[in-house]
Amino acid sequence: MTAFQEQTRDYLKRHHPNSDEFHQAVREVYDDIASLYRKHRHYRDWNIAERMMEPDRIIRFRVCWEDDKGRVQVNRGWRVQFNNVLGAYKGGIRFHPSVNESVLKFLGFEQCFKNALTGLPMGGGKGGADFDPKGRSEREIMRFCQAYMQELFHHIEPQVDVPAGDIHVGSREIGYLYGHYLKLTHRWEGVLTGKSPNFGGSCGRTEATGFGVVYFLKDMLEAHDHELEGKRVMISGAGTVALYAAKKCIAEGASVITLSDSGGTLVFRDGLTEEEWDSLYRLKLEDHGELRDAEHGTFHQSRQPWTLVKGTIALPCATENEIDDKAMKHMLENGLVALCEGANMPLTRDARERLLRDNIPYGPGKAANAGGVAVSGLERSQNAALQSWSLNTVDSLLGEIMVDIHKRCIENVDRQNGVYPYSKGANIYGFRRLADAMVSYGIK
Ligand SMILES: NC(=O)C1=CN([C@@H]2O[C@H](COP(=O)(O)OP(=O)(O)OC[C@H]3O[C@@H](n4cnc5c(N)ncnc54)[C@H](O)[C@@H]3O)[C@@H](O)[C@H]2O)C=CC1
Ligand SMILES: O=C(O)CCC(=O)C(=O)O
Repeated sequence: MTAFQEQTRDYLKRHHPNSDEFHQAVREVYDDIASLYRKHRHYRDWNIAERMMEPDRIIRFRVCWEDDKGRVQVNRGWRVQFNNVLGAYKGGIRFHPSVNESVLKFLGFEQCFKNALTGLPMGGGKGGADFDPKGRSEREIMRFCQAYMQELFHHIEPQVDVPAGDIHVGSREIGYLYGHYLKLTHRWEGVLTGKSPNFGGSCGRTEATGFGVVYFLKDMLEAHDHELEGKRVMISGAGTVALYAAKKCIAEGASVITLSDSGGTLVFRDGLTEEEWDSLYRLKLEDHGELRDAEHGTFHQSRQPWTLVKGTIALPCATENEIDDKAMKHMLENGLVALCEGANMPLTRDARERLLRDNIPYGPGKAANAGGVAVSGLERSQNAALQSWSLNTVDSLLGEIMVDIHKRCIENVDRQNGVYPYSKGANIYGFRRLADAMVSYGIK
């Protein structure tokens, strides 16, 4: 272990105890930028390493709301405003019982690098609550969103912090959150993204993350003399990101052989069809149902895609650390050709190291899933200019942004054993942009 790695670990242990996910995300980046840091004395002189690990601020608040039985419920809400040197804080809101400060710090930290890679002026942040929407009625979810916004609205503004959705915060929840913001402030403005295009949202935002993953995947495959057409693709998750990644894979002539949710995995031996996709869209995104109730495919309770089927492309699109070393070993033995992350940090540290050792093209989330936040950036531009762009315009801009992100990931790194180290390239690119801005600003 180098002195820099030791210092990083020591700082994290002292200043961020009980934050495993955050340590994992920071160490992954800092391992990759260690030699860059050593070479650039001004980064050391300005103590960029420690400053970049520290969120600008963490806002934590009580969220009280009334359930359908008239009982008062209490949850914890947060907004982590991580770093705004490249623009207003930007990043989603997650509602899930597993949400805590470590998870939000890791997501906020990742978001800073991801947003830097888009080339748009956006800083990084993330928020959420430990609220479990499972089993809650629509009205309970509405009341929770209103209670969450009741506190959040003090901290957000179009040029300060612009949240969006993440797990269990889709267009329905953004509608409730935005509606309450309007009620509290009387200001119709671009303070949230992921809104319905009916009231200021961007066409194509819902599709953007999943579509962007596939645009990135196609470029990555092409750079390694592979193509997507005809490949068998394993996808985890069945939310916004997973479903739109699946839709684009089908359009590109690949076979999507799995989708999953927290209950298990749905397998399509001959590939998911467009009609089956439509019915899953209704089940998961409109009715907020469970895959076990799907009309098509074979459901395998409590199983993950990775050890259940044999595919050559993996697109984890559910949640962090969903692929462990054992699952990764299994996929590699089964002839994995490429992996792109729709989810944020879906590989455990061991699984990631094994994948990198095996020289398989690997698109890290901060690059591959950046299409969502990029279109959020386009939504902000539309709101600021009081314009609405067409789906074609937005989709072609998304395509261009993903091509640029792919280029940025490989411009500072050489192929190793024939494969581009995208993850290292993404970390170096993001670190440089953030660090150079921090140096320019002096001590802030
Ligand atoms: N929505 C967006 O624009 C972006 C989302 N992401 C990431 O993509 C991932 C998915 O997010 P969304 O699709 O927006 O959320 P979503 O709420 O629409 O869907 C999440 C899906 O993952 C499944 N899931 C959750 N925990 C699971 C588990 N332990 N095992 C298996 N499945 C599980 C859920 O059942 C659901 O189907 C998250 O990691 C999120 O941070 C990344 C970039 C942008
Ligand atoms: O659209 C956004 O602002 C944030 C999307 C997000 O949360 C993410 O990229 O992980």
